Amino acid sequence: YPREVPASKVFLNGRQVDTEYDYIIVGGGTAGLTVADRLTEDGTTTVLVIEIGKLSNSAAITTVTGGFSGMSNPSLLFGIQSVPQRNLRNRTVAVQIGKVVGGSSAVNAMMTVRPAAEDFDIWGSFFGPNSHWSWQGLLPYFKRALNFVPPDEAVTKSANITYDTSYWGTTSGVYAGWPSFQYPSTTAQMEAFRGLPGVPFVQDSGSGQPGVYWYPTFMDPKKVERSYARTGHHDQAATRPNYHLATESKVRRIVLDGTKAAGVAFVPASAGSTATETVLSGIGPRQLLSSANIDTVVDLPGVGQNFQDHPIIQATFQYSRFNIRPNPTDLFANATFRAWSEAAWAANRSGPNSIATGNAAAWLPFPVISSRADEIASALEAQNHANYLEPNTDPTVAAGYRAQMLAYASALRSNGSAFYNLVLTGGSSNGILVDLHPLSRGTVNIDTSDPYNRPPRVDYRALANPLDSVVMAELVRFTRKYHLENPLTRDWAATELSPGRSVQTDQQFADYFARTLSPTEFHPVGTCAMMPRELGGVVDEELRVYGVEGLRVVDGSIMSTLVGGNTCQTVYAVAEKAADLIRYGAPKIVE
Ligand SMILES: Cc1cc2nc3c(=O)[nH]c(=O)nc-3n(C[C@H](O)[C@H](O)[C@H](O)COP(=O)(O)OP(=O)(O)OC[C@H]3O[C@@H](n4cnc5c(N)ncnc54)[C@H](O)[C@@H]3O)c2cc1C
Repeated sequence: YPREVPASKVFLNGRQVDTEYDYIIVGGGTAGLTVADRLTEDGTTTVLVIEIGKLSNSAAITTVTGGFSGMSNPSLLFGIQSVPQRNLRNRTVAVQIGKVVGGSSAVNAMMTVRPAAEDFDIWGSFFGPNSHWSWQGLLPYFKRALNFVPPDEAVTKSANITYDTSYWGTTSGVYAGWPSFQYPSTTAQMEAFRGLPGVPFVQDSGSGQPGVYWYPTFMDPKKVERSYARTGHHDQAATRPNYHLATESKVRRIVLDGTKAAGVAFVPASAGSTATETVLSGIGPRQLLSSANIDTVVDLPGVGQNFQDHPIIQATFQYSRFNIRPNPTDLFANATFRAWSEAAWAANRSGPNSIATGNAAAWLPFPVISSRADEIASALEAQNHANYLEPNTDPTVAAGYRAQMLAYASALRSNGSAFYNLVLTGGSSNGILVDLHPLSRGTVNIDTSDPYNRPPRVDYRALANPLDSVVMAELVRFTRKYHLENPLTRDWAATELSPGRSVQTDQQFADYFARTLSPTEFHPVGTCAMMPRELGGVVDEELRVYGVEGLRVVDGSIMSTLVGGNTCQTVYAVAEKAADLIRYGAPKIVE
C-alpha cells in the first residue's frame, strides 16, 4: 500500500552519518542518485547523499496513468513562485521541482526523450573541436543510462510503432518502457504530418535526428509503474554498506577550507530549500555576495546566470469531425470503451490506463516549419546580444551569451536541430506547442534580504530577447498549416480556438504571447553552465567548479544551452558520464 516512510532524519539502515566520506552528494535527485549508485558499485567507495525531501512510496509517484499525478501533489514539490515576469504582464509562475528522494524524476511527466545530436555538439563547440562533450561522447552514456524494453508486438504492429534497439542499452535499473495500448488516432495524427512538405520521419527517438517519432515512457513495463532515480539507482545502492542517504536534511552551504571543498553544513529540513548552495558558500558573483553580506571566496560571475527553460505556447485546435475511434474522448463519452479500459487495467494493468502523457510527437527543424529561417538567423547574428541581458551583466557572461546566440543562428538554419515540438495525444483537441530553443536568458539568485531562509529569486526573463516571439509566431503559423491547410487533416474539420484567426502579424503574436505564454515546461537548466570561464562558465569539461578544489556540479544546471527535448534522459546521461569522470578522471566507455 502507498505509505510515507516514517520520518527518519537519517536513513542509514539504523546508523548515523559518519564524519568522513569519499564523496558527499548534495541532493538525492535524478543526477545525485545516479552518481551515488555508480560510485558505490565497487563496494568500497563511501558516499553520503543528503536530500531535503522524504523517501516516499506515495502512489502519486508510482502511478503512470495520465502522467500528471506526481506533479499534482504539492507535498512532493518545492513551492517556489517566480518573480513577476515583466514581459508577461507581471504574471508569476510556479517553479516546479521535485522535493523528494528521486528529485524531479519522481514527479515528471515520464516522457523519455533524447534530444538531437547537434544539441550536444553545441556544448562541446564552446571548448573547441576536441571536446569529449558531443553526441558521440554522450551516446554510450545514453545507452548506459536506460534499460530499453520494446513495446509488445501487438501494439507495435497495430500502432505502427518503429524503434531501433541499437540506440539503447539494457543494463540500467531505470527503464524506458511502453504502454500496452495506443489509440489509432495517435498514429493518424503522426501520419498526417506527411501531408506537409519536408517533414522528416525518424525510426527511433534515440537516433539524434529531429522528426516525427515515437518515444518511450520512464516506466517499469512489468509493474507498470514509474521508473525513476529512486527505483533505478537508490534501491540497489541501498543494499551496499558504503552508500548512505540522509533524508529530510537541508544542505545550507559547502564548507570551504581556503578554496578547497572540505565538507557540507546541513540541518534538518524545515522550510523550502534555496537550491543556491554555491552562492551561499561564497562562490558566485561578487556584487551579489557582498549585497548579502557574504564574503566572496571565488568570484564566479556565471553562477545563477544563463537560466533557461522551454516556453509553452497555447495553440488550441478542436476537431468537429474526428472519426478515428477509439480516441481519448471515448474514455469519457463511450461507456462501453470505458468499461473495457477499466477491466483491462484491473486484469493486468494493460489498456489505455497504461499510457502516461503519450508516446508520439513532432520535433521539427526550423527550416522545415518556416521559410523565414535565414531571415531570423541573420537578425539573431546582427543583434547586440548584451542588450537583452540584465543591465550590468558581467562581460564574460555576455560573451558566453553571444557565443550561444551565434550557435543558435546556425541551428535555426539547420535540419539537424529541432525548434518545434507538438505532442500528439490522439485527442480531438490539441493545444500544447513548445519552443525548444528559447533565446532569452534569465537568472536564479539568492534573495539578498534573507539568503538562508528565503527561496531564491527565479526570473525567467521570458521574451527578453524579442526574436523569441518572432520564432514562436512561426511555430504557431506552422501548426495552423498542419490543422487547417493539410489534405490529411482536412476531414477532421479543425477550428482554431487559440490564438484565434485575428492574430496574424508578428506584433499581434507578441501581444498574445505576453498574455498566455508559460515560460516553463519544468526544464530549468543553465545556471552552472559548462563553458570556458572567459565565457561566463561555472564548471569546466570535467564538471569541476572553476577556482574550487574538490567540488563538481552534476545536474541539469550544467547544460550551457538547453537541449531541444525534455531534459530527464539527458540528465541521466550527463550523470553517468560524470560518474566516469569522477571514478577514472576521463570518460571511460564500457560498451
Ligand atoms: C513537473 C515536472 C515535469 C517534467 N516532465 C518531464 C518529462 O516528462 N520528461 C523529461 O525528460 N523531463 C521532465 N522534467 C524534467 C526532468 O525531470 C528534470 O530535468 C530532471 O529530473 C532534473 O534532474 P536534476 O538531477 O538536475 O534535479 P532533480 O532531479 O530535481 O534533483 C535535485 C534534488 O536536490 C534536492 N535538493 C535541492 N536543494 C537541496 C538542499 N539544499 N539540500 C538537500 N537537497 C536539496 C531536491 O529535493 C532534489 O531531490 C520534468 C520536471 C518536472 C519538475
